[in-house]
Amino acid sequence: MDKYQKIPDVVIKRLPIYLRYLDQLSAMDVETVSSQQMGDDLNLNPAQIRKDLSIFGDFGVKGMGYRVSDLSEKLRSILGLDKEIPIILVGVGNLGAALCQYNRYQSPSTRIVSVFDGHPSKVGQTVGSMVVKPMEDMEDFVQQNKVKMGIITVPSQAAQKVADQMIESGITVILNFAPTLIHVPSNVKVQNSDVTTELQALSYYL
Ligand SMILES: NC(=O)c1ccc[n+]([C@@H]2O[C@H](COP(=O)([O-])OP(=O)(O)OC[C@H]3O[C@@H](n4cnc5c(N)ncnc54)[C@H](O)[C@@H]3O)[C@@H](O)[C@H]2O)c1
Repeated sequence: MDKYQKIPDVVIKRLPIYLRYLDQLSAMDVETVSSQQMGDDLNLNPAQIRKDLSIFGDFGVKGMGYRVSDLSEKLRSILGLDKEIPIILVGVGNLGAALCQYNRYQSPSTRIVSVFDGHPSKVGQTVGSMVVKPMEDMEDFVQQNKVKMGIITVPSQAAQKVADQMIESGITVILNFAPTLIHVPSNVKVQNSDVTTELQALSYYL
């Protein structure tokens, strides 16, 4: 995986989009697809798609395009989705609970396996198929289950503390839904998901 580590984030972010599209094609029994067709359907530049995919090897067949099954298998392997990735979530409020319930329909490779909350009234409740655990149990759970990915769905003012606790436990990749910047060491990757800033950016097009 080392050789992929210098790939720009923007390229990495497009790979799951390609993968979801290929899964849709596969469900329709489509066997091959050209970069032109991919570009039309995904509203992306075909040359950009070819360039993105060529970073990982040459899987296009001249005059035929890409084999859907080969390309999706390759993308799954590049993204590490060919194995199960256990995820923990901290903050089982409105958003946290919704994500847990949605997660049941997600691919088995990225699955929330345990949820934690700091409020006694939440501990012991069931969300999806999981029982909410107290924060004190997080570190042992993360270490015993070799969990590396965590989701933060606590209020902004608690996000940094929760991130620190996650990192201390062994988490190295964080998806942060709290609308605040969290500071992490250089070996930890954070992705922020902020609906408000997305809406603000979209308002430009009105
Ligand atoms: N609700 C939304 O639609 C939405 C959308 C986008 C982003 N967000 C953001 O997601 C976060 C959660 O939103 P929400 O509406 O679910 O909030 P919420 O108040 O319903 O839930 C927050 C949960 O975090 C827990 N918590 C608080 N401090 C904690 C700590 N130190 N350790 C562990 N658990 C702690 C609380 O007990 C609670 O269960 C917020 O930062 C919010 O801004 C929410």
